[in-house]
Amino acid sequence: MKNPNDGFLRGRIRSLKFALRGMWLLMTTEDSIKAQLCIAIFATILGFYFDISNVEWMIQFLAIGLVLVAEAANTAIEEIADFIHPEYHKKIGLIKDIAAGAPSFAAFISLIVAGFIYIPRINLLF
Ligand SMILES: Nc1ncnc2c1ncn2[C@@H]1O[C@H](COP(=O)(O)OP(=O)(O)OP(=O)(O)O)[C@@H](O)[C@H]1O
Repeated sequence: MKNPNDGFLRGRIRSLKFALRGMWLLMTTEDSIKAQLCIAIFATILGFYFDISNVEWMIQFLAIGLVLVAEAANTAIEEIADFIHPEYHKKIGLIKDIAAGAPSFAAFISLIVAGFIYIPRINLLF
């Protein structure tokens, strides 16, 4: 929450602290984020192994970022849904299913990106 006594810079630094805390919470408590981070580390190792180009690194990191952002948004929506209606409700189920669609889209697109980058290189190995 905004503190009215904070100036611009102090307010930005306070927000950054909360945002970093959010990232830390996601990385340490959310299994889906942990799994995506493991995949991101694996993709980074693959990138070094196959010596991908600068543009490919940029696209790969954008794809990783897209998945992490979508997972984080999905987690936030799930938390809100559980908070406002912890009991079973058809609408909550629908909201959660739709929210889960976001990381699924991102993961699907990232798989296509990975295919473009690595399939030609893996083919060269055989
Ligand atoms: N309160 C609820 N009412 C109705 N359906 C629910 C409810 N909670 C969960 N569901 C259904 O169960 C599915 C999984 O919900 P859950 O909150 O366990 O998400 P998850 O994706 O399994 O969690 P995580 O991201 O932590 O792995 C939802 O997509 C929804 O279809």
